[in-house]
Amino acid sequence: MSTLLVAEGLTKSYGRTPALRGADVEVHAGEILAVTGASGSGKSTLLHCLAGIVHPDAGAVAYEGTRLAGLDEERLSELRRTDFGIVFQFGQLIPELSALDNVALPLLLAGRPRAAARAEADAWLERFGVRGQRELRAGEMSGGQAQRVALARALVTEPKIVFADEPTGALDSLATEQVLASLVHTTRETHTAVVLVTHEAQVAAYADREVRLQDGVVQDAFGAMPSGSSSAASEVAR
Ligand SMILES: Nc1ncnc2c1ncn2[C@@H]1O[C@H](COP(=O)(O)OP(=O)(O)OP(=O)(O)O)[C@@H](O)[C@H]1O
Repeated sequence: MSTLLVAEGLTKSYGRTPALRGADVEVHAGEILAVTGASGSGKSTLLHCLAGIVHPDAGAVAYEGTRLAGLDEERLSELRRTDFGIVFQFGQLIPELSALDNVALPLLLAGRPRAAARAEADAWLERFGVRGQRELRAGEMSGGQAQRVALARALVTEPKIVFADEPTGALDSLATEQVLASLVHTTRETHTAVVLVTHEAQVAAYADREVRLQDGVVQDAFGAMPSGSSSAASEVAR
């Protein structure tokens, strides 16, 4: 299993509040990694650092061997458009657009002709079991349907890694199961890695591996650790 993303020694404070205090984590290609921990333990900050949205005060994040800190903003946004997908607790669909147009949008922005973008978006809605809702806007769907549309939108560009921050945090347990089942099924098919921030054991149970944060530091890692990972970590340290 190859290493996709390596973060080492991440520290980040907001004013005097420390959010991360030397967090290390690796993400391997195709795996589902849960990041768990109590409220305020630094989960969202870690996710944002991994996705290059927040710059750590110290430490480094490397994606496929390239340090994010060494990239200019243009290259970083390109990476976020092509290789990364991002989903938040509230999917943040564009309320004026239908489900179909929300999912087609990243493809249109990437220059795909409209008909092709809509056809691909349609297939992704089907994968997530929400093709029947294709003409609906966010306000006309259930929370679980809207999150499945948001996941389809995050995956339509076929990123290598999806960052999901409490993607089921606002859903009841049945909708949570449906959203996670479709996320797991789809990302297994496409071999997409998922970093899943959650404070719920029900959600973490879907992951291949779990890292637990406490006060901004990774406490434990559960699940299989592939061999050869330490060499990748030491590369970032250089
Ligand atoms: N933009 C910000 N400005 C100031 N403080 C912040 C900011 N973002 C996070 N913090 C603080 O940093 C610490 C870690 O926050 P973070 O959101 O990363 O934790 P979390 O584990 O994701 O929490 P939760 O589960 O409640 O979302 C907390 O003390 C939080 O109050």
